[in-house]
Amino acid sequence: MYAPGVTVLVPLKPLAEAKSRLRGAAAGHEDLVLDLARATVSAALAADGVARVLVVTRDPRATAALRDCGADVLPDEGRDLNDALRRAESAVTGRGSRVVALPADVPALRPAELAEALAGAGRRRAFVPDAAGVGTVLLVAAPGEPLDPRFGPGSAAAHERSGAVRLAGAWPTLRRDVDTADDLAVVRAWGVLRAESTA
Ligand SMILES: Nc1nc2c(ncn2[C@@H]2O[C@H](COP(=O)(O)OP(=O)(O)OP(=O)(O)O)[C@@H](O)[C@H]2O)c(=O)[nH]1
Ligand SMILES: C=C(OP(=O)(O)O)C(=O)O
Repeated sequence: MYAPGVTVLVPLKPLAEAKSRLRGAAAGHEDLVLDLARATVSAALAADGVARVLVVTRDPRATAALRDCGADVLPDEGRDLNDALRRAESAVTGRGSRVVALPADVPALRPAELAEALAGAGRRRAFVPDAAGVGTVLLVAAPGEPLDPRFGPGSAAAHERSGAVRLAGAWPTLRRDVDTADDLAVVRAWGVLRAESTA
């Protein structure tokens, strides 16, 4: 079992700005972004080994809705994604604590896959690439060590270059982040988000 007490940091841009590549894929863009985040947060909260989900956002509607899902919310004062994660990390870390970062766009996530990935990391700093092998869907800090996030274009390679261990599990629902209309079609075909904003 993964060490208890893991805090999952979930960064989320303001709903109107987030997921710009999905604009037009659903009638209500902000509703869609929020539904992706809700599903992601709910799955993370249900995973073994997760003590807390901390959403990092400055969006008031997302703050209220994700608190209702059971997440804590930290106001985002970062300059960019990695800066937001570093600030959140420094706000929560203390002796024995451990953080991981999960983007707010993995709505198909099965809690067991996240739990397996956390267990697979063991005590190492580790990451899980997205389905294409280019981006990153999970970054796990080593206990007591910095997360050192390198999210952005080509982040899988950047995380590997920075010494994080690439985790090799199949984890199809963890690896399926929703960046494009094609990704959205994949998760809808799996039965995710069907009755919500994507109709
Ligand atoms: N708090 C915070 N979250 C961010 C920031 N930039 C990106 N994110 C979130 O980080 C996650 C991964 O980012 P992307 O997959 O690139 O999502 P995005 O930037 O919303 O989408 P695109 O506009 O299509 O690139 C998403 O949950 C984003 O909302 C930021 O500056 N602050
Ligand atoms: C910011 C990232 O997200 P994506 O590549 O999915 O846009 C990343 O994977 O580092």
